[in-house]
Amino acid sequence: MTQKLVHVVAAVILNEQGEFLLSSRPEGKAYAGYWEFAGGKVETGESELQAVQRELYEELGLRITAATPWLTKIHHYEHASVLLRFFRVLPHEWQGEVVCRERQQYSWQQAGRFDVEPMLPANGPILRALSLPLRLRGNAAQGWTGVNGLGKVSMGFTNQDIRLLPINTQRTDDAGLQLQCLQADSDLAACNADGWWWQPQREAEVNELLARLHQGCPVPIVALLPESLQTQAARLQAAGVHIADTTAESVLSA
Ligand SMILES: Nc1nc2c([nH]c(=O)n2[C@H]2C[C@H](O)[C@@H](COP(=O)(O)OP(=O)(O)OP(=O)(O)O)O2)c(=O)[nH]1
Repeated sequence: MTQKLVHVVAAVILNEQGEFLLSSRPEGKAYAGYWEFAGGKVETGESELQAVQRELYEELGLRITAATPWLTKIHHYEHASVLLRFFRVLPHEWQGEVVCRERQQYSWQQAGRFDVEPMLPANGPILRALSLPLRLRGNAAQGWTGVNGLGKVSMGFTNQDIRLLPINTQRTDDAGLQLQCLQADSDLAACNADGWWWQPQREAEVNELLARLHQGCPVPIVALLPESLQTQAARLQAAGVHIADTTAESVLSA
């Protein structure tokens, strides 16, 4: 039997320093005192963006002008099964001073250096994903570098770290979502613990990925863009895809 999923949105609010905002769950809610990204259930007749805007105003007094869908996760709690849609909100996409309207606490956190706990159980992979720079440079032999909230970081992935993506799995959990998202080009997709790596060859594949991202993906997608597709970088980044600029041989060629 398919369990009904509660549709939830949550906002990853970023500031100019590259930090993101966490708040604690107020008394009276399941997992009271646990830390989360502000958000809540999408109400009937509301779009996801409207739900993000309403929740952020209700909970923290912030006005959201735009938000980009990023990762999607399914999590089964004892109180409910939730479909969590995380949105990235860039520094110029929100206004206001944080006000804790539900007597919760808030904290600006750096990717890779968290000092609040406990965290809602579904959020671990999301926090790890925040450490992955939006733009990576390098190649399979020398590894990858990029900038995140902690400054310049070196990822050091080699061909051995990156596994090819399995296909044809009929699953409705997170792995199922990932596969659904990338099935069409699965021979070109690869993965490691930090995200799905994907190597488009043609613009049509970029379009396909963008269409599939609407269905949601629970880990970041890193697109390895060949020279001929560099013009697609901005579109992909606007959709929350991380971009890796290859400077030498392909990561997937070994
Ligand atoms: N807001 C939020 N909810 C999360 C996150 N991670 C996570 O697993 N959840 C779960 C916890 C809850 O089961 C569900 C959100 O429901 P909620 O009860 O907070 O929603 P709400 O604010 O609309 O609450 P209410 O009006 O029904 O009291 O999603 C997160 O980062 N942010």
